[in-house]
Amino acid sequence: MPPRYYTVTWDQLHRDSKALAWRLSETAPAGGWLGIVAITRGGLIPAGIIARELDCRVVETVSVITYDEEKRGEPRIAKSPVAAGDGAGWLLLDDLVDTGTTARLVRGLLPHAHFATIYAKPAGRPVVDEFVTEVSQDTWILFPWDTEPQFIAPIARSAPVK
Ligand SMILES: O=P(O)(O)OC[C@H]1O[C@H](OP(=O)(O)OP(=O)(O)O)[C@H](O)[C@@H]1O
Ligand SMILES: O=c1[nH]c(=O)c2nc[nH]c2[nH]1
Ligand SMILES: [Mg+2]
Repeated sequence: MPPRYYTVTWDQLHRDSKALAWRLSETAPAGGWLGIVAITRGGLIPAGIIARELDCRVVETVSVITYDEEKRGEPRIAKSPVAAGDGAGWLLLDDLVDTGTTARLVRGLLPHAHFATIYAKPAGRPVVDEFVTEVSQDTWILFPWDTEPQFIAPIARSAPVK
């Protein structure tokens, strides 16, 4: 298990997704993106926010199953992005790139798509065209849909007093 966690709140995810949308509005081809391909499930919420910001009504999905909670397995395509052709003119979105396993598989399906993620770790960074925030490889990102607020003991009771 990675020793560090980076907790992302709904508010932060919304802000980071909008930051990516600003950049993507500048890199869009003339006439805008033909559509967005969301890598489900993690890419769905960023894709919804970015589709709204870019006024994009065409949203396709590709479903890749790589992880069972924090355990990585062989990536499996559960649904192909049939509407997106080879990806030319399309925006491909995921919540994060970690080892790059999922990203490399989807790049093979949509070699000409513009690939963007909200978060990136160093090993996956070269596989994407754009991202907003980098975290270290040994950090596990905790997304708001995987967490809920809970009681945390006061510092005085959880750390030894010096
Ligand atoms: O760069 P990688 O090492 O491949 O990891 C990144 C992928 O892992 C997670 O998906 P996951 O397989 O957990 O499925 P989910 O999106 O349905 O949660 C995440 O949403 C990325 O798609
Ligand atoms: O919720 C997640 N956080 C991560 O850091 C990660 N890396 C791969 N898959 C992941 N899922
Ligand atoms: Mg995913």
